[in-house]
Amino acid sequence: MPTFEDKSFADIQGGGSLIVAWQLKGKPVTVVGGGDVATGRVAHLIAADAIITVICPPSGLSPELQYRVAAKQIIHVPRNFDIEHDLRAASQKPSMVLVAIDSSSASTEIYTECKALRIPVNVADVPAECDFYFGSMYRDGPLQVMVSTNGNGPKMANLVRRRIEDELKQEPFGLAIERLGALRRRIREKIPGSTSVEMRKRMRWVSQISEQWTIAQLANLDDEMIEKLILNIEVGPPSYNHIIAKT
Ligand SMILES: C[C@@]1(CC(=O)O)c2cc3[nH]c(cc4nc(cc5[nH]c(cc(n2)[C@H]1CCC(=O)O)[C@@](C)(CC(=O)O)[C@@H]5CCC(=O)O)C(CC(=O)O)=C4CCC(=O)O)c(CCC(=O)O)c3CC(=O)O
Ligand SMILES: NC(=O)C1=CN([C@@H]2O[C@H](COP(=O)(O)OP(=O)(O)OC[C@H]3O[C@@H](n4cnc5c(N)ncnc54)[C@H](O)[C@@H]3O)[C@@H](O)[C@H]2O)C=CC1
Repeated sequence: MPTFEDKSFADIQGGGSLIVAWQLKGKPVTVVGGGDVATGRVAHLIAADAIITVICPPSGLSPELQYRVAAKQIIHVPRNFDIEHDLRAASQKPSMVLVAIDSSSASTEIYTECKALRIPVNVADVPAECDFYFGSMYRDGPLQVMVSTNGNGPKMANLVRRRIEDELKQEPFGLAIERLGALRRRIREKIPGSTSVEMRKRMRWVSQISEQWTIAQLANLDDEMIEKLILNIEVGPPSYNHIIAKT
Protein backbone atom coordinates (compact mmCIF):
# COMPACT_ATOMS: atom_id res chain seq x y z
CA MET A 1 0.00 0.00 0.00
CA PRO A 2 1.59 3.35 -1.06
CA THR A 3 1.65 6.12 1.55
CA PHE A 4 0.45 9.01 -0.66
CA GLU A 5 2.37 11.48 1.54
CA ASP A 6 3.09 13.86 -1.30
CA LYS A 7 -0.23 13.54 -3.14
CA SER A 8 -0.99 16.48 -5.41
CA PHE A 9 -4.79 16.04 -5.55
CA ALA A 10 -7.25 17.60 -3.10
CA ASP A 11 -9.38 15.70 -0.59
CA ILE A 12 -13.08 15.69 -1.52
CA GLN A 13 -15.82 16.80 0.85
CA GLY A 14 -18.91 14.54 0.82
CA GLY A 15 -22.44 15.47 1.83
CA GLY A 16 -23.38 17.16 -1.46
CA SER A 17 -25.60 16.09 -4.36
CA LEU A 18 -24.81 14.97 -7.86
CA ILE A 19 -26.01 17.96 -9.89
CA VAL A 20 -26.74 16.84 -13.44
CA ALA A 21 -28.62 18.23 -16.45
CA TRP A 22 -31.37 15.63 -16.72
CA GLN A 23 -32.62 15.14 -20.29
CA LEU A 24 -36.44 14.89 -20.24
CA LYS A 25 -37.22 15.86 -23.82
CA GLY A 26 -40.15 13.78 -25.09
CA LYS A 27 -40.36 11.74 -21.87
CA PRO A 28 -43.57 11.39 -19.82
CA VAL A 29 -43.57 13.10 -16.43
CA THR A 30 -46.47 13.03 -13.96
CA VAL A 31 -47.17 15.97 -11.65
CA VAL A 32 -49.50 15.22 -8.74
CA GLY A 33 -51.33 18.35 -7.53
CA GLY A 34 -52.21 21.60 -9.26
CA GLY A 35 -51.41 24.35 -6.71
CA ASP A 36 -48.59 26.90 -6.60
CA VAL A 37 -45.80 24.39 -6.07
CA ALA A 38 -47.03 22.12 -8.89
CA THR A 39 -47.29 25.19 -11.13
CA GLY A 40 -43.60 25.96 -10.51
CA ARG A 41 -42.61 22.35 -11.20
CA VAL A 42 -44.55 22.42 -14.49
CA ALA A 43 -42.67 25.55 -15.60
CA HIS A 44 -39.35 23.71 -15.18
CA LEU A 45 -40.73 20.68 -17.06
CA ILE A 46 -41.99 22.75 -20.00
CA ALA A 47 -38.54 24.33 -20.22
CA ALA A 48 -37.13 20.79 -20.47
CA ASP A 49 -39.59 19.74 -23.25
CA ALA A 50 -41.07 16.90 -21.16
CA ILE A 51 -44.50 15.43 -21.93
CA ILE A 52 -46.44 16.55 -18.87
CA THR A 53 -49.54 15.09 -17.23
CA VAL A 54 -50.97 16.94 -14.22
CA ILE A 55 -53.32 14.95 -12.03
CA CYS A 56 -55.56 16.82 -9.56
CA PRO A 57 -59.28 17.56 -9.03
CA PRO A 58 -60.64 20.33 -11.33
CA SER A 59 -61.02 22.70 -8.36
CA GLY A 60 -57.28 22.35 -7.57
CA LEU A 61 -55.94 23.47 -10.94
CA SER A 62 -54.29 26.90 -10.68
CA PRO A 63 -55.16 29.62 -13.24
CA GLU A 64 -51.68 29.32 -14.77
CA LEU A 65 -52.10 25.55 -15.21
CA GLN A 66 -55.59 26.09 -16.69
CA TYR A 67 -53.92 28.32 -19.26
CA ARG A 68 -51.24 25.70 -19.97
CA VAL A 69 -53.94 23.06 -20.55
CA ALA A 70 -55.73 25.39 -23.00
CA ALA A 71 -52.37 26.09 -24.72
CA LYS A 72 -51.84 22.31 -25.01
CA GLN A 73 -48.56 22.48 -23.09
CA ILE A 74 -49.80 19.93 -20.54
CA ILE A 75 -52.50 17.28 -20.18
CA HIS A 76 -54.81 17.49 -17.16
CA VAL A 77 -56.42 14.43 -15.62
CA PRO A 78 -59.24 15.92 -13.49
CA ARG A 79 -59.34 13.66 -10.42
CA ASN A 80 -57.29 12.56 -7.42
CA PHE A 81 -54.16 10.52 -8.12
CA ASP A 82 -54.92 6.79 -8.32
CA ILE A 83 -51.91 4.61 -7.51
CA GLU A 84 -53.35 1.53 -9.20
CA HIS A 85 -54.40 3.24 -12.40
CA ASP A 86 -51.66 5.90 -12.67
CA LEU A 87 -48.68 3.77 -11.56
CA ARG A 88 -49.10 0.01 -11.10
CA ALA A 89 -51.36 -0.67 -14.10
CA ALA A 90 -50.18 2.23 -16.26
CA SER A 91 -49.28 1.02 -19.74
CA GLN A 92 -46.56 3.66 -19.96
CA LYS A 93 -44.73 4.33 -16.70
CA PRO A 94 -43.70 7.95 -16.11
CA SER A 95 -39.96 8.73 -16.30
CA MET A 96 -40.37 10.91 -13.20
CA VAL A 97 -43.09 11.75 -10.67
CA LEU A 98 -43.36 15.12 -8.88
CA VAL A 99 -45.73 15.28 -5.92
CA ALA A 100 -47.03 18.63 -4.61
CA ILE A 101 -50.19 17.93 -2.63
CA ASP A 102 -51.41 18.92 0.81
CA SER A 103 -51.74 15.36 2.17
CA SER A 104 -48.65 13.75 3.65
CA SER A 105 -50.19 10.26 3.88
CA ALA A 106 -51.16 10.26 0.17
CA SER A 107 -47.67 11.62 -0.67
CA THR A 108 -46.00 8.79 1.25
CA GLU A 109 -48.10 6.16 -0.55
CA ILE A 110 -47.20 7.62 -3.95
CA TYR A 111 -43.53 7.84 -2.95
CA THR A 112 -43.49 4.20 -1.78
CA GLU A 113 -45.03 2.92 -5.00
CA CYS A 114 -42.63 4.98 -7.13
CA LYS A 115 -39.73 3.39 -5.26
CA ALA A 116 -41.15 -0.11 -5.83
CA LEU A 117 -41.35 0.70 -9.54
CA ARG A 118 -37.93 2.41 -9.54
CA ILE A 119 -39.35 5.71 -10.76
CA PRO A 120 -37.42 8.83 -9.61
CA VAL A 121 -39.67 10.96 -7.39
CA ASN A 122 -39.69 14.33 -5.59
CA VAL A 123 -42.21 15.08 -2.85
CA ALA A 124 -42.14 18.85 -2.31
CA ASP A 125 -41.45 19.65 1.32
CA VAL A 126 -40.46 16.11 2.34
CA PRO A 127 -36.69 15.67 1.86
CA ALA A 128 -36.86 12.05 3.05
CA GLU A 129 -39.20 11.31 0.13
CA CYS A 130 -37.05 12.89 -2.58
CA ASP A 131 -34.65 11.11 -4.93
CA PHE A 132 -33.59 14.61 -5.99
CA TYR A 133 -34.23 18.16 -4.85
CA PHE A 134 -35.18 21.14 -6.93
CA GLY A 135 -32.95 24.19 -6.82
CA SER A 136 -33.14 27.86 -7.58
CA MET A 137 -32.76 28.37 -11.33
CA TYR A 138 -31.37 31.06 -13.61
CA ARG A 139 -31.99 30.65 -17.33
CA ASP A 140 -30.76 32.63 -20.31
CA GLY A 141 -31.32 30.71 -23.56
CA PRO A 142 -29.19 27.56 -23.47
CA LEU A 143 -27.49 28.67 -20.23
CA GLN A 144 -28.92 27.27 -17.00
CA VAL A 145 -27.50 27.80 -13.52
CA MET A 146 -28.94 25.96 -10.54
CA VAL A 147 -28.18 26.75 -6.92
CA SER A 148 -28.70 24.12 -4.22
CA THR A 149 -28.13 24.37 -0.49
CA ASN A 150 -28.75 20.62 -0.20
CA GLY A 151 -31.83 21.09 1.92
CA ASN A 152 -30.25 23.52 4.38
CA GLY A 153 -31.83 26.81 3.29
CA PRO A 154 -34.11 26.95 0.23
CA LYS A 155 -34.70 30.69 0.64
CA MET A 156 -30.92 31.21 0.77
CA ALA A 157 -30.66 29.28 -2.52
CA ASN A 158 -33.02 31.89 -3.95
CA LEU A 159 -30.86 34.75 -2.62
CA VAL A 160 -27.61 33.27 -3.97
CA ARG A 161 -29.23 32.68 -7.35
CA ARG A 162 -30.39 36.30 -7.50
CA ARG A 163 -26.81 37.49 -6.88
CA ILE A 164 -25.53 35.27 -9.67
CA GLU A 165 -28.37 36.48 -11.89
CA ASP A 166 -27.51 40.16 -11.24
CA GLU A 167 -23.96 39.45 -12.39
CA LEU A 168 -24.73 37.24 -15.42
CA LYS A 169 -27.48 39.39 -16.88
CA GLN A 170 -24.96 42.20 -17.44
CA GLU A 171 -23.75 40.37 -20.54
CA PRO A 172 -25.49 38.42 -23.36
CA PHE A 173 -24.27 35.00 -22.21
CA GLY A 174 -27.33 33.17 -23.60
CA LEU A 175 -26.88 34.52 -27.11
CA ALA A 176 -23.09 34.02 -26.97
CA ILE A 177 -23.57 30.36 -26.02
CA GLU A 178 -26.23 29.86 -28.68
CA ARG A 179 -23.80 31.19 -31.33
CA LEU A 180 -20.98 29.00 -29.98
CA GLY A 181 -23.36 26.06 -30.41
CA ALA A 182 -23.91 27.03 -34.06
CA LEU A 183 -20.16 27.36 -34.57
CA ARG A 184 -19.45 23.97 -32.99
CA ARG A 185 -22.08 22.24 -35.15
CA ARG A 186 -20.56 23.81 -38.29
CA ILE A 187 -17.03 22.80 -37.29
CA ARG A 188 -18.12 19.20 -36.78
CA GLU A 189 -19.43 19.28 -40.36
CA LYS A 190 -16.15 20.72 -41.60
CA ILE A 191 -13.89 18.41 -39.57
CA PRO A 192 -16.24 15.49 -39.09
CA GLY A 193 -13.74 12.88 -37.88
CA SER A 194 -13.93 11.07 -34.55
CA THR A 195 -10.29 10.07 -34.18
CA SER A 196 -8.59 11.53 -31.14
CA VAL A 197 -6.34 13.74 -33.32
CA GLU A 198 -9.34 15.21 -35.15
CA MET A 199 -11.30 15.66 -31.93
CA ARG A 200 -8.38 17.34 -30.17
CA LYS A 201 -7.92 19.72 -33.07
CA ARG A 202 -11.61 20.70 -33.02
CA MET A 203 -11.67 21.06 -29.25
CA ARG A 204 -8.53 23.21 -29.11
CA TRP A 205 -9.92 25.52 -31.79
CA VAL A 206 -13.28 25.98 -30.04
CA SER A 207 -11.63 26.40 -26.61
CA GLN A 208 -9.43 29.18 -27.96
CA ILE A 209 -12.35 31.12 -29.42
CA SER A 210 -14.46 30.61 -26.26
CA GLU A 211 -11.61 31.96 -24.17
CA GLN A 212 -10.23 34.74 -26.33
CA TRP A 213 -13.39 36.40 -27.62
CA THR A 214 -15.51 38.53 -25.31
CA ILE A 215 -19.12 37.54 -24.57
CA ALA A 216 -20.38 40.47 -26.69
CA GLN A 217 -18.16 39.40 -29.60
CA LEU A 218 -19.41 35.83 -29.42
CA ALA A 219 -23.03 37.07 -29.27
CA ASN A 220 -22.32 38.95 -32.49
CA LEU A 221 -21.05 35.89 -34.37
CA ASP A 222 -23.44 35.49 -37.30
CA ASP A 223 -23.62 32.69 -39.86
CA GLU A 224 -21.56 34.64 -42.37
CA MET A 225 -18.77 35.17 -39.82
CA ILE A 226 -18.88 31.48 -38.93
CA GLU A 227 -18.21 30.57 -42.58
CA LYS A 228 -15.26 33.01 -42.64
CA LEU A 229 -13.91 31.58 -39.41
CA ILE A 230 -13.90 27.99 -40.56
CA LEU A 231 -12.06 28.95 -43.74
CA ASN A 232 -9.15 29.80 -41.40
CA ILE A 233 -9.41 26.58 -39.49
CA GLU A 234 -5.99 25.29 -40.60
CA VAL A 235 -4.14 28.38 -39.35
CA GLY A 236 -5.79 28.54 -35.93
CA PRO A 237 -8.68 30.76 -34.78
CA PRO A 238 -8.36 34.40 -35.88
CA SER A 239 -9.28 37.24 -33.59
CA TYR A 240 -12.72 38.84 -33.69
CA ASN A 241 -11.27 42.05 -35.20
CA HIS A 242 -9.65 40.05 -37.96
CA ILE A 243 -12.99 38.49 -38.92
CA ILE A 244 -14.85 41.80 -38.63
CA ALA A 245 -12.26 43.55 -40.81
CA LYS A 246 -12.92 41.05 -43.58
CA THR A 247 -16.73 41.24 -43.27
C1 LIG B 1 -35.38 19.87 0.11
C2 LIG B 1 -36.25 20.69 -0.88
C3 LIG B 1 -37.05 19.62 -1.64
C4 LIG B 1 -37.75 20.10 -2.89
O1 LIG B 1 -38.83 20.68 -2.75
O2 LIG B 1 -37.21 19.85 -4.00
C5 LIG B 1 -37.12 21.70 -0.20
C6 LIG B 1 -37.77 21.49 0.98
C7 LIG B 1 -38.42 22.43 1.80
N1 LIG B 1 -38.73 23.72 1.43
C8 LIG B 1 -39.24 24.41 2.50
C9 LIG B 1 -39.53 25.76 2.56
C10 LIG B 1 -39.33 26.73 1.57
N2 LIG B 1 -39.02 26.46 0.25
C11 LIG B 1 -38.90 27.63 -0.43
C12 LIG B 1 -38.56 27.75 -1.80
C13 LIG B 1 -37.91 26.84 -2.59
N3 LIG B 1 -37.62 25.55 -2.21
C14 LIG B 1 -36.84 24.96 -3.12
C15 LIG B 1 -36.28 23.69 -3.03
C16 LIG B 1 -36.33 22.79 -1.96
N4 LIG B 1 -37.18 22.86 -0.91
C17 LIG B 1 -35.44 21.58 -1.85
C18 LIG B 1 -34.07 21.98 -1.24
C19 LIG B 1 -33.34 23.02 -2.06
C20 LIG B 1 -32.12 23.60 -1.37
O3 LIG B 1 -31.84 23.34 -0.21
O4 LIG B 1 -31.37 24.33 -2.05
C21 LIG B 1 -36.54 25.90 -4.27
C22 LIG B 1 -35.04 26.28 -4.19
C23 LIG B 1 -36.77 25.30 -5.66
C24 LIG B 1 -38.21 24.93 -5.98
O5 LIG B 1 -38.95 24.45 -5.12
O6 LIG B 1 -38.53 25.13 -7.16
C25 LIG B 1 -37.49 27.10 -3.99
C26 LIG B 1 -36.89 28.51 -4.26
C27 LIG B 1 -36.87 28.76 -5.75
C28 LIG B 1 -36.66 30.19 -6.13
O7 LIG B 1 -37.63 30.97 -6.14
O8 LIG B 1 -35.57 30.60 -6.46
C29 LIG B 1 -39.15 28.71 0.47
C30 LIG B 1 -39.06 30.19 0.11
C31 LIG B 1 -40.32 30.74 -0.42
O9 LIG B 1 -41.35 30.05 -0.52
O10 LIG B 1 -40.27 31.95 -0.74
C32 LIG B 1 -39.43 28.16 1.73
C33 LIG B 1 -39.68 28.91 3.05
C34 LIG B 1 -38.37 29.50 3.60
C35 LIG B 1 -37.30 28.46 3.97
O11 LIG B 1 -37.61 27.50 4.70
O12 LIG B 1 -36.15 28.63 3.51
C36 LIG B 1 -39.34 23.49 3.60
C37 LIG B 1 -39.78 23.85 5.00
C38 LIG B 1 -41.27 23.76 5.23
C39 LIG B 1 -41.57 24.01 6.69
O13 LIG B 1 -40.87 24.76 7.37
O14 LIG B 1 -42.54 23.37 7.16
C40 LIG B 1 -38.87 22.26 3.13
C41 LIG B 1 -38.82 20.94 3.92
C42 LIG B 1 -37.64 20.83 4.83
O15 LIG B 1 -36.70 21.62 4.75
O16 LIG B 1 -37.66 19.87 5.60
N1 LIG C 1 -40.52 24.24 -2.53
C1 LIG C 1 -41.08 23.51 -1.59
O1 LIG C 1 -40.50 22.50 -1.26
C2 LIG C 1 -42.39 23.90 -0.99
C3 LIG C 1 -43.27 22.93 -0.71
N2 LIG C 1 -44.54 23.18 -0.24
C4 LIG C 1 -45.42 22.03 0.00
O2 LIG C 1 -45.88 21.51 -1.26
C5 LIG C 1 -47.19 21.02 -1.13
C6 LIG C 1 -48.13 21.70 -2.12
O3 LIG C 1 -48.13 23.09 -1.88
P1 LIG C 1 -49.12 24.08 -2.66
O4 LIG C 1 -48.96 23.92 -4.11
O5 LIG C 1 -48.98 25.41 -2.07
O6 LIG C 1 -50.53 23.44 -2.19
P2 LIG C 1 -52.03 23.78 -2.59
O7 LIG C 1 -52.84 23.52 -1.37
O8 LIG C 1 -52.12 25.07 -3.30
O9 LIG C 1 -52.33 22.65 -3.65
C7 LIG C 1 -52.53 21.32 -3.33
C8 LIG C 1 -52.93 20.65 -4.60
O10 LIG C 1 -52.99 19.25 -4.43
C9 LIG C 1 -54.19 18.74 -5.00
N3 LIG C 1 -54.45 17.46 -4.35
C10 LIG C 1 -54.69 17.18 -3.05
N4 LIG C 1 -54.81 15.84 -2.88
C11 LIG C 1 -54.61 15.27 -4.07
C12 LIG C 1 -54.58 13.93 -4.55
N5 LIG C 1 -54.75 12.89 -3.73
N6 LIG C 1 -54.34 13.69 -5.88
C13 LIG C 1 -54.14 14.74 -6.71
N7 LIG C 1 -54.16 16.02 -6.32
C14 LIG C 1 -54.39 16.29 -5.03
C15 LIG C 1 -55.21 19.83 -4.79
O11 LIG C 1 -56.30 19.69 -5.66
C16 LIG C 1 -54.35 21.06 -5.12
O12 LIG C 1 -54.25 21.20 -6.53
C17 LIG C 1 -47.60 21.25 0.33
O13 LIG C 1 -47.36 20.05 1.03
C18 LIG C 1 -46.68 22.35 0.80
O14 LIG C 1 -46.44 22.23 2.18
C19 LIG C 1 -44.92 24.47 -0.06
C20 LIG C 1 -44.05 25.53 -0.29
C21 LIG C 1 -42.70 25.33 -0.74
